[in-house]
Amino acid sequence: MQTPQVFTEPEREAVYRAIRERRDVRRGFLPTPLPDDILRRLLEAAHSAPSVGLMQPWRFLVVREPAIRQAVHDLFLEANNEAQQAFAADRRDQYAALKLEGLLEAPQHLCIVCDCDSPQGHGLGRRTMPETAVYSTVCAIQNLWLAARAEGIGAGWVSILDPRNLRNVLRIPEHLTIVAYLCLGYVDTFATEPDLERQGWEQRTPLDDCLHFDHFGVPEE
Ligand SMILES: Cc1cc2c(cc1C)N(C[C@H](O)[C@H](O)[C@H](O)COP(=O)(O)O)c1[nH]c(=O)[nH]c(=O)c1N2
Repeated sequence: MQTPQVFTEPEREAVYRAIRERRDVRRGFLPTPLPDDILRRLLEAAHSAPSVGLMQPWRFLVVREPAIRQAVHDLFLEANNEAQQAFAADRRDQYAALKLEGLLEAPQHLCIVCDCDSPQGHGLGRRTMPETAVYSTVCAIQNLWLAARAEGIGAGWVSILDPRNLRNVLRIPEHLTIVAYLCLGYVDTFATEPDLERQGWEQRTPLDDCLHFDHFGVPEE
């Protein structure tokens, strides 16, 4: 089966719009749960991601139970407090003022894990770079993040969690690697710039500062 080579102009613009206007969302979640068919659409988008050797190593855990969301929020408070203490005095207060999760507001969470030892794909592409299983899982997360933006659903990645504690709360088997914990929920609006930029924590780097051609200019070894 093949599909037409070219996107129409509006289709192309819609793709770039989703990429441009995707945001990490930590606030403004509406309490409306995601309908099952919409959640399914997001998960199908994730499940369409590229993966090393067609391994599809991602596994999704949908968390809706308020008691579990609360327990994860408690883990966040603990990890965030430790993170705050680790900053030097001049950054500590600024860090404390940041909003870095919407765990209690978002009506559902999604934990994405990677089955790094899955035999699917027969190891193709992983012999020299076994970490590509996790990279594939991150591709799935990004697909979901973009699809969510197109659906008017905010997604916020929360990594300020101790993975050992998260494993206990969610009863994640040891052979699965925790990759991401996301808050998901409808929002009315999306900010035009990253929260961390608006709050003066960090600035986006111009593309040209990240762009190199042919080599990095360091002598060959
Ligand atoms: C792997 C990873 C982990 C995290 C994040 C992202 C990614 C990719 N981000 C979101 C991050 O702060 C955000 O993407 C950048 O600030 C850029 O903003 P936009 O995503 O463009 O809105 C994030 N945000 C947050 O508030 N708490 C967190 O724990 C994390 N953790």
